[in-house]
Amino acid sequence: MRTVVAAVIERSDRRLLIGQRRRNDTSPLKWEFPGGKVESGETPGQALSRELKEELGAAIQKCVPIGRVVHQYAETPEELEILFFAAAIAEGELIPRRFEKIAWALPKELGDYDFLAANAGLVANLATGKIKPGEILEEA
Ligand SMILES: Nc1nc2c([nH]c(=O)n2[C@@H]2O[C@H](COP(=O)(O)OP(=O)(O)OP(=O)(O)O)[C@@H](O)[C@H]2O)c(=O)[nH]1
Repeated sequence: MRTVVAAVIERSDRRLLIGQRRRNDTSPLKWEFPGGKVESGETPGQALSRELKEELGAAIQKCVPIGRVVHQYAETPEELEILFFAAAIAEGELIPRRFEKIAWALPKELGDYDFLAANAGLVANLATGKIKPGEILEEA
């Protein structure tokens, strides 16, 4: 099973950072949270920091686990374990290097985006306010 890490980043206006996969990626044009596969020798936290730097030029300051999903996509042989984190990043411009585009969406707007299938449960919990990443980070 391959482990993937992904970050839910909340801005001061409560909007969440989401990214759209490129048209030539697997699951083209689907929306996801920034992140990627954990490489050998890395902890999940290290992988999250590396991915956020690579994908957006963002520096993670803090992260707290908020969910875990095991999912198998029909088009890939590997089963995925996806670890979701609430994350805070240092202020600064984000440079989307690996996404078709990025967006800052209000939790209640998340249903308007075509997310990867494995994200359905988390997206529902964010949209209904059951999981509040900003509060979780503050309390941690
Ligand atoms: N970054 C990210 N990946 C996710 C999320 N949800 C989810 O199912 N995934 C899956 O986790 C994997 C992340 O891989 P990746 O981003 O490092 O690499 P990739 O697209 O090159 O991988 P792939 O081409 O093998 O699918 C993808 O298969 C993606 O579909 C999510 O919210 N964020």
